[in-house]
Amino acid sequence: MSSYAEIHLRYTLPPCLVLFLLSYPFSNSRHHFALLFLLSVVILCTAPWDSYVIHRGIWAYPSNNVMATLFRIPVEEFAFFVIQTYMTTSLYSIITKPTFHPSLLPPRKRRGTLGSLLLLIPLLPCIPLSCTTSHWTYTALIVLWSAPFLSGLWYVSGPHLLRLPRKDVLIPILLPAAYLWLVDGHAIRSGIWTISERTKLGWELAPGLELEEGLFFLLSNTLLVLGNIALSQTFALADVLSLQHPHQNWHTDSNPLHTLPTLLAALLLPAQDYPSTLISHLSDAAVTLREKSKSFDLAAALFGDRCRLLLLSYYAFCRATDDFVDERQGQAQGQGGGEGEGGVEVIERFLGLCYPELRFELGKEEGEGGTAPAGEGEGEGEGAAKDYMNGKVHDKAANGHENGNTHKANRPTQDRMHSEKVEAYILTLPPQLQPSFSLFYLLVPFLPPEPVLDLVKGYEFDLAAFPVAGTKGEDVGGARGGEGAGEAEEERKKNENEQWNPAIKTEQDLIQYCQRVAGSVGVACTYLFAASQPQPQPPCTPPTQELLENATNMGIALQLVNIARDIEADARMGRSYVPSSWASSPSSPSSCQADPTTPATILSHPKECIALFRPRLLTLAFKYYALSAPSLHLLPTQSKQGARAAVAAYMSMGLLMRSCPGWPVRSGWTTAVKVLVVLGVLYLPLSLGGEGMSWELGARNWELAGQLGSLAAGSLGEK
Ligand SMILES: CC(C)=CCC/C(C)=C/C=C/C(C)=C/C=C/C(C)=C/C=C/C=C(C)/C=C/C=C(C)/C=C/C1=C(C)CCCC1(C)C
Repeated sequence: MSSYAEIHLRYTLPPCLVLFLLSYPFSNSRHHFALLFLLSVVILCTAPWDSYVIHRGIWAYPSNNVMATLFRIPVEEFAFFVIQTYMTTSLYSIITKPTFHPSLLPPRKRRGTLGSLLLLIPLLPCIPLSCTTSHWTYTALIVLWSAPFLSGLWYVSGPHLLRLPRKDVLIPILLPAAYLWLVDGHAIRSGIWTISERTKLGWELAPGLELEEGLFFLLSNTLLVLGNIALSQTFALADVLSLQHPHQNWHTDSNPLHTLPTLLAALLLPAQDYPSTLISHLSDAAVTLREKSKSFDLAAALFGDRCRLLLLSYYAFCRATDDFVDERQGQAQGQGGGEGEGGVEVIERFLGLCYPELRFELGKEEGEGGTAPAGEGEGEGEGAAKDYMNGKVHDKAANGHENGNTHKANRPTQDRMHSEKVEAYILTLPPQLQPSFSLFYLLVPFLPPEPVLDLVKGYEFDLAAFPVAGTKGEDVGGARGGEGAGEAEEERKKNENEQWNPAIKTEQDLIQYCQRVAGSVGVACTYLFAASQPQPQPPCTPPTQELLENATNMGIALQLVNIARDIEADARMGRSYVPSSWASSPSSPSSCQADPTTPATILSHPKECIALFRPRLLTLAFKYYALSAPSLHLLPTQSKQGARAAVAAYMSMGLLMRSCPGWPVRSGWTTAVKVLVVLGVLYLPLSLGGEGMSWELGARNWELAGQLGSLAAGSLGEK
């Protein structure tokens, strides 16, 4: 006969070890907090009950099988509490890693009142049953123990739970429960513990598995998962609150002793203070990210929770502004003038409001360009908005206290009046901009204006360089518009070719463009990484110059991959980012009589042009990647893995293109590659320790991945 301790050694500890290894690369202080918190609750809630159940003789253990007891409870049983809590909590953290709780919070403060009342009903028959000794006693005691906790947890977390992906709830409940059923059945058959005949129903779910035991492990595991969900939900709420009120100290990562009261405060937040609007903006942003960028959506899971929140907000801003600028240009071209103000001006005005110190700079630039300056302009159109802008300028002229030291991150607190103004201004903007602009405004304390202005310059460049791009909408419509369009289309393309006036003439032009639209995003991300370090409040330590430079290079590398991927798609929108100086390359194929860098030629000879330029663009991309990859290790812990994963998922596309002539391959397949790459970043290099080592390994992995890619693409028969 084996002992109770052997059950642990043989059956319960090995899965814990596996879960430990799987969750190790991303376990953080929150996971440790959840574990410690739940362990304390589990022991406090279960030990008295267990002791009482043993006292009533409902279950028993041969005393020679256990090492020691405490309050009649074997120490191995205490170990069991710890083990089950560890197993379920770490499985929960692995399964729910991709889930972003802040965007799934209930939109309004809601409690699961009905559910929690229903969960109390089973208590009515069970209270009397538990006092007497019958076949129902054990069942009744289990219900009596679990129902109040279940009810309370449902009250707190039911509405949030219902918004989570099913698998996040079911897998961590059912998988450990099923495993423990097997272990329990085995232990009972081996006589390690016994369930008294007098107080059990005697119904076996499976040979050796008593109904009561099955019920117990199911319910205890459900409690653990509900407890974990309640914690995730409360942490997420605190994160959202700390974004909304950076000076109210909602931070939960700095000091564990501070975490408990902060979570309690978030849980008890009055309904009118609940950040409903922010949550709905975040949900929108999360949906957009999922739809628009697989690479970043996958990698997002590896960032610390707070970092993920900041990055998602910035992503939403970049996405919305990019789309908006295109859309406005389309309107302006389509309707001869459109709605007056161009997309870029709308964004610049808003930035002028976010960063008052920019007002004069922007005004000057716009004045030169002939458009009404954001500041002192005469009140034509958008009256309310202009008033706010003007008001702010006068304020500033009056006290001027915000001058100086403004081009750093960590700007001073935005006072409430200012943020009310900005919120009111945002409401005057086109509705598709409002959510992401509100999110952006919350980032202003952490983000200097330069990278954002660079981004806007990139948009401006696109507009100036590709005026025909405004036909984007028409293009799609025209293509769908039926056969008659064919000839007109040809004609248009010819015109286009003649009109083509390359804005990107040299490689340097290309790099400058990439620096503006993507390098600047890298820089902005670096500031947001710095802002997501655990610390009570802004200001935070700004990133080093070296980091900023390499962030720029990384952005350039990723954008070059983008451009290499989209050569044909861009041409369809009348755009080409291939430097015109590349046209005279000696390897120009004879079929490309015309300038192969123009959209028209790319469209008429896509294969040749892609074969000509894609490798060259990718070589350039990998050059910039190699330059900046080593400094990924300089990033703060909260963001290192996420940044590495995002970059790797993106660059893996570059490798695939380099090695599969059949690109584009099916999107399901590229997603699978990205998932593998992200998993590789998470699990492979870390296991080797030494950072230099892991990068060498990384480089070899790239080659391997590329070869695997070409093999697989070949076997899929996609040319
Ligand atoms: C932090 C703040 C302010 C807010 C945050 C949000 C919030 C409110 C969170 C609240 C979380 C709560 C309240 C979580 C509660 C979780 C519980 C009660 C888990 C019980 C698990 C019980 C467990 C694992 C029991 C295990 C028992 C075992 C293994 C017993 C096994 C057994 C053996 C071996 C022999 C046969 C008998 C028996 C079945 C008893």
